[in-house]
Amino acid sequence: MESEIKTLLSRNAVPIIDLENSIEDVAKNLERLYLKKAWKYFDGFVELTDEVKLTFERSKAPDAENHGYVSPGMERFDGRTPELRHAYNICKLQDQFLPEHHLPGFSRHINSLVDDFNELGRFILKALAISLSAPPSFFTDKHSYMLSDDRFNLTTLRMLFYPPVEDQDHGRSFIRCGAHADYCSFTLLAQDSEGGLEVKLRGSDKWERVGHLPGALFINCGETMAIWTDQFYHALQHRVVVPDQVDVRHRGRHSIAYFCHPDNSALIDPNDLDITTKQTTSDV
Ligand SMILES: O=C(O)CCC(=O)C(=O)O
Ligand SMILES: [Fe+2]
Repeated sequence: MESEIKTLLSRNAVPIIDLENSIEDVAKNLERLYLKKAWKYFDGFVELTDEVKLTFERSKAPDAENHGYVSPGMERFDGRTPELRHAYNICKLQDQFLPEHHLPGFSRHINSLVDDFNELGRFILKALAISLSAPPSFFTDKHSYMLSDDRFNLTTLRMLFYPPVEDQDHGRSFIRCGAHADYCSFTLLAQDSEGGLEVKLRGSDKWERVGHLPGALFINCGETMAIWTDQFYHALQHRVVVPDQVDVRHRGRHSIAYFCHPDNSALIDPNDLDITTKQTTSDV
C-alpha cells in the first residue's frame, strides 16, 4: 500500500506550498527551500580564493555604501572585539555586483529570496502600522525602494558564515558578532541550529540565549523604529558568542539577516504617530 511505503512526502521531505501564496507560504518557502540553498551558495563563496573574494569587497562597486563582502576581523560591532565571520552585504541585485560568474545561479537565487523577504517585510510593516492605530500603509509608503535601488534605500540582505573555532583560538579576544542594536526599521533573522545568538531583554542587563525554533525567523526592531515610535518598539541589544561546547564550536554557523530600512527621503518623526495613548495602555 502506498501509505506503508516511505515516500519523500511521508518523510515531510517535500515542502508543500499552497499556490494561494499566503504569507505563511512565503515564510515556509524562505525557511525550507531558499535559506538552506543560499547558505550552500555562500559556502561556495567562502571557499573561493581570498584574491577572488576581495574583488567583491564592500564599497568596491560603484556608488556602493554598504554593498559587498566583509572578511573576518574587519568589523568590530562593539567597537573593540574583532569578529570571526564572513559577511556579504547585498544591496545591489544585478549579476555584475554578485559572484554570479563564479557561482552560476547565485544571483537568481538571491533575487527570489529577496522577493520573499520583501513581501514578508511589507506584511510586517503593515502589521506594525495597524498595531500603532496608524493607516495600514503608513510604513509601507515610506519603504518603497527596498532592495530595488540602494541610492534611495539601504535595505540589505546580509549573508553570514561564522567559521569553526579552533581550540587554540578559543578564549582569545574575539567574538562571533559583538554586542549591538541594529540601525534599521526591523531585522528578520534566519539562523541555522548551531545557536549562539543572545539578547538583552528590555530593561535587563543580562545576556540570554534565544535558542532555535525550526522554521522561525527572529524579528528584532532597529533603532530607526525605536526612534519613530518613541521607544514603544525597542531595538534589542544582541550578539553571537562562541559556544562553550567543543563539538558545537568546531562547527561553522550560518545566518541570514534582512535589514529593512525606510527610504532615505522618509522623515522619521514620532509626532506622525499617536504613541502617547499607546504607552499609557500598554506595558510593552
Ligand atoms: O548572525 C546572527 O545571528 C546575528 C547577526 C547580526 O546581528 C547582524 O549582522 O547585525
Ligand atoms: Fe544585528
